[in-house]
Amino acid sequence: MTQAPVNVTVTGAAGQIGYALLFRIASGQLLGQDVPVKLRLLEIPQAVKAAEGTAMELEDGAFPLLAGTDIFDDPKQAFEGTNIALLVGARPRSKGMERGDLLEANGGIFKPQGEAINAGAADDIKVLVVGNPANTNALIARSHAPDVPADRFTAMTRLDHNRALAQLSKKLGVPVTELKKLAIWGNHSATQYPSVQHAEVGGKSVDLDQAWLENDFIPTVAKRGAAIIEARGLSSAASAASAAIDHVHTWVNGTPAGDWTSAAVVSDGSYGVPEGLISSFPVTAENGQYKIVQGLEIDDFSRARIDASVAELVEERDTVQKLGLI
Ligand SMILES: NC(=O)c1ccc[n+]([C@@H]2O[C@H](COP(=O)([O-])OP(=O)(O)OC[C@H]3O[C@@H](n4cnc5c(N)ncnc54)[C@H](O)[C@@H]3O)[C@@H](O)[C@H]2O)c1
Ligand SMILES: O=C(O)C[C@H](O)C(=O)O
Repeated sequence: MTQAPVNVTVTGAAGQIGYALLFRIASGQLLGQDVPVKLRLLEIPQAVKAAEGTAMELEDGAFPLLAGTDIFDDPKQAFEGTNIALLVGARPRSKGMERGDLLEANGGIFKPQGEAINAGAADDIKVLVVGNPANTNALIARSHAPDVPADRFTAMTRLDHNRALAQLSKKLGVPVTELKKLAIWGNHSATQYPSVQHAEVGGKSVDLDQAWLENDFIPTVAKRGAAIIEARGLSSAASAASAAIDHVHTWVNGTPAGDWTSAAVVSDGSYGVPEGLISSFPVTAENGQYKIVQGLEIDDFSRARIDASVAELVEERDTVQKLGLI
């Protein structure tokens, strides 16, 4: 190992996504087989002991690329000098909690984390927010990190993108590698719009039955998170960790020529999405930067679906604004 280790901070490290994510990072799947990593785990004080157990298991993995694991319960320390921040820990919705309560509780987590990133992260910091409501949590964190360029804050819709790929692959009986140019637009919620308007199969455009799209494909992808909770009794974890690995790996290494992926990034006003909202778009990655794919024609059906999901993001933004969180 000649290269200095890349510092990767993972919040919510003792949770179920953390457990599925950390070993894949340590094995080199996040950044590559030639990149050593140093893990910095952030947990709440009550969960530090469990994080220590995970750190013991990481040690027992004898991963050649793992240069060390440190555990913190203070965001300022956890984000000091960090290059990649995976914000997974969040406050889940509990019984009787309204949406506003959830946003407020998460504000208490993502505001100090944004401030800590602003104060101490490395200049090349890249942030992925996984903890729900991911788009608006990312908005909160970003608004408390004014010195960090806006394009470093992203939220995860790669899981939705992967779910869309899997559903279309099953429907058409082709491997996922044959599918290109699917896109998730809007919020990581049931209002999201998984679009096949520009999709290609084996290099050709696809003609899919509109009824199947509206009654099957879109609701299956958009409500998959709820279906996993119903089946497992817990929310998706391994697939979410896998998507987080994909999101960062693509961000750092780029998208293949002739294809794109989906990520929630800070809007520059493209496609009528209000500037500053963190919304999912089709994106390419090049030279360590995600860029919104420009110039796509948007048909009326897609327009209405995108607008509906973006309206929900606007509502969430207005709520956190009223609460003084941004
Ligand atoms: N964007 C997506 O596609 C997607 C997919 C699946 C799950 N999620 C979300 O990811 C989040 C984590 O899921 P999980 O299954 O790992 O949950 P979990 O409850 O198993 O773990 C969450 C962990 O976060 C920790 N935590 C809470 N507050 C914290 C803070 N202030 N700092 C550091 N750690 C803190 C908790 O102690 C816990 O260990 C949830 O919000 C879930 O809804 C998002
Ligand atoms: O935790 C959830 O509500 C669901 C999760 O965001 C998912 O998409 O699986």
